[in-house]
Amino acid sequence: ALFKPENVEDFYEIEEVLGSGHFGQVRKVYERTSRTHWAGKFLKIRKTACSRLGLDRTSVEREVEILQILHHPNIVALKDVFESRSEVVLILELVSGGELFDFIAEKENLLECEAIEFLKQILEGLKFMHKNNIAHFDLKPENIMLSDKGSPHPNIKLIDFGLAHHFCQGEEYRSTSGTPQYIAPEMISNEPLSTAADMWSIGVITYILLSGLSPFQGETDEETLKNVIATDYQFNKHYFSMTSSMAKDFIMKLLIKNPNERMTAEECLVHPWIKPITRIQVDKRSRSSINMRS
Ligand SMILES: Cc1ccnnc1
Repeated sequence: ALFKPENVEDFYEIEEVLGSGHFGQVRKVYERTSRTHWAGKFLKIRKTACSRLGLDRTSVEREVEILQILHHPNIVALKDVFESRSEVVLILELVSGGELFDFIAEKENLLECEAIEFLKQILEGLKFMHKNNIAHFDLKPENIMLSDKGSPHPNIKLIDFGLAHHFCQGEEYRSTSGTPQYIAPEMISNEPLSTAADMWSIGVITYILLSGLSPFQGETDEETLKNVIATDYQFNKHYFSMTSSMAKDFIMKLLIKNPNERMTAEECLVHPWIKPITRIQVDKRSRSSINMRS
C-alpha cells in the first residue's frame, strides 16, 4: 500500500459535506489528537480496470504526487493520505470561504481592483506550479477557493489537481478532458499541451470576473467548443463599457489561439493592469521630463 492502510475514522471524525465533483465527495473532518479541522477528499477507486465507476488508482497517485511537490500559500496543502479496499482519502487543508464561483455569483461581477486582488494570488500559485513544470488543466472558478470570504482581503487557494500533469523533460502530453467553457483550443484539437493551456483559462476567468459573462459559452457544449476553437469572442458593449483598456489588453493577451503567443503567469504579474507603476516612478518620470525641458 502506498498510503496509510489504517481506517481514516480511527483518527478523524467525519463531518458535513463541503463539496462533491467528478471525483467523489469532500467532507469536513475533525482530527481528534490535534483538535483541528481539515477537508477529507473521499475518492472511489475502481475495483477492475474496465469498470466505469470510480477513478483508477494511477490518476489518484498522480494527484497525490503533484500535491506532495506543491507547497505554496495559494495552493491547497496535502496533510495525509489513507486507503481502504475501495477508497482513497486525501486529508487536505480546510479552505472554508467557499468557491470563487459562488462569490462572483453573489456579487454579479467584481470591481477591477477586487478582480486584480484575486488574480494576483491565482497567478502567484500558477507561477509556482509552472516553475515546477506542473499544469493544472482544470482551472475554473469552482476550483479556486477563498480562505475566508468575510475578510476584505480573502486568501485564494487553488484546489482539485485531479487533471493536473507533471511534465517530464521533452515528453509530450495530450488530453481532451476539462470544462468546455474554460479549456484551451489546443486541448479540444488534441494537440500537445503545455502550461500555456492554464493561461487561456486565466483569460476566461478574468473575462467572467469583470463582466459575469462567459466569453465562449453557447447553448450547448458542442457550440461552446466551436466558439473556443474559432477563438470567437468579443467584449460585450454593454457589460464592458466601463472596463479599462488595460484590463481588456490583459484578457486579449491570454485568449490567443497560439499557446506560444500567450502571456505566461510571470508576464501576467508584471502586466501594467496587474502591476501599475508606483507614485514614486510617476514623480521620477515627471521630474526627468522637466530636466529635459529646462
Ligand atoms: C472543497 C475543499 C477542498 C479542499 N479544502 N477545503 C475544501
